[in-house]
Amino acid sequence: MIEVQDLTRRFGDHTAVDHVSFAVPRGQLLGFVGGNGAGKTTTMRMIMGLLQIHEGEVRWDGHEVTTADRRTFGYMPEERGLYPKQGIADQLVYLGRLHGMSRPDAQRATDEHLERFGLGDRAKDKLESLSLGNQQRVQIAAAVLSRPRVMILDEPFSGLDPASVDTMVDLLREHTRTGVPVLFSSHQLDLVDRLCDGLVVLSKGRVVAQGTADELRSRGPQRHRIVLGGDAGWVRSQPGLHVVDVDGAAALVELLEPGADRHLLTEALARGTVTEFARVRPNLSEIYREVTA
Ligand SMILES: Nc1ncnc2c1ncn2[C@@H]1O[C@H](COP(=O)(O)OP(=O)(O)OP(=O)(O)O)[C@@H](O)[C@H]1O
Repeated sequence: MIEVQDLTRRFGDHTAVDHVSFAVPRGQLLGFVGGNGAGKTTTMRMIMGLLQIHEGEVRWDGHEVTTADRRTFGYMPEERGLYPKQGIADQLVYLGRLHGMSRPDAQRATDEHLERFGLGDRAKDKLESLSLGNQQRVQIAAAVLSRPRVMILDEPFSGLDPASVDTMVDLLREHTRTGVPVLFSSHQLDLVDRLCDGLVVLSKGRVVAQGTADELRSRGPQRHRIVLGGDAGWVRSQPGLHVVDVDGAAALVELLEPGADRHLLTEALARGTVTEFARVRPNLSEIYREVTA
């Protein structure tokens, strides 16, 4: 498990990361979510030892992480690490060697990854000759090639089409199945919701929410949708509710008091037909807006 505890980093007077704590258990894919400037990249750089930590610490399997530990971590930096003007395979093999792989192993892993991403025939091409999405695939290959013990990926899915996202997720899942903890940052909430085992939401350098997507959703407003046989306008006068929207026969309400849902349903049935009455779970974007407001 990789843990950050009270991690803090200042730039001048500005505290970019402010006592941030969370853990990525073995085998979990954890989404790191937050708006521009929230502090995600700064946190990841501190985990990787690329930026000095001002307070707090990073722990790996119960001890403070060492430089030797970090050499076994795979990192995909925001600014991307590969050279546009160099051959793709050469760079991947070189990176594999830097991570301690033998040349034949690094070559084999490079061939496998390029083949898998449909880039087997581009091995000798320069990185810059690939489309942006394909360059992104090669960058991900660079981070996972040496089978790292931990993966820290800064916006790995940005610029990928949905099919490529699925390929990459399959690849990451192969690693989490062997126990590797994976932390990835993303602005794509729907994606985070679909893929990750847990998420940490950062706002202005602080953790404002963390847990599974379901846990976060259950903390959101309790909303119900009711659809009647006729106009739903009368719902506005019912106690214990906040009416979010009324549209003809349908209304979306937020429950402000326990039992308000039962009261609403009883009243609706007394007045006529009820064709739908269901709890509406907030989506992650709504939760996100709420916790970062
Ligand atoms: N080297 C630096 N010098 C000064 N300020 C910095 C430096 N690096 C980051 N910051 C500031 O720290 C804050 C957090 O930036 P960071 O890049 O970590 O955010 P982020 O969540 O990764 O944002 P984005 O989603 O836009 O990449 C920002 O206010 C940023 O301007």
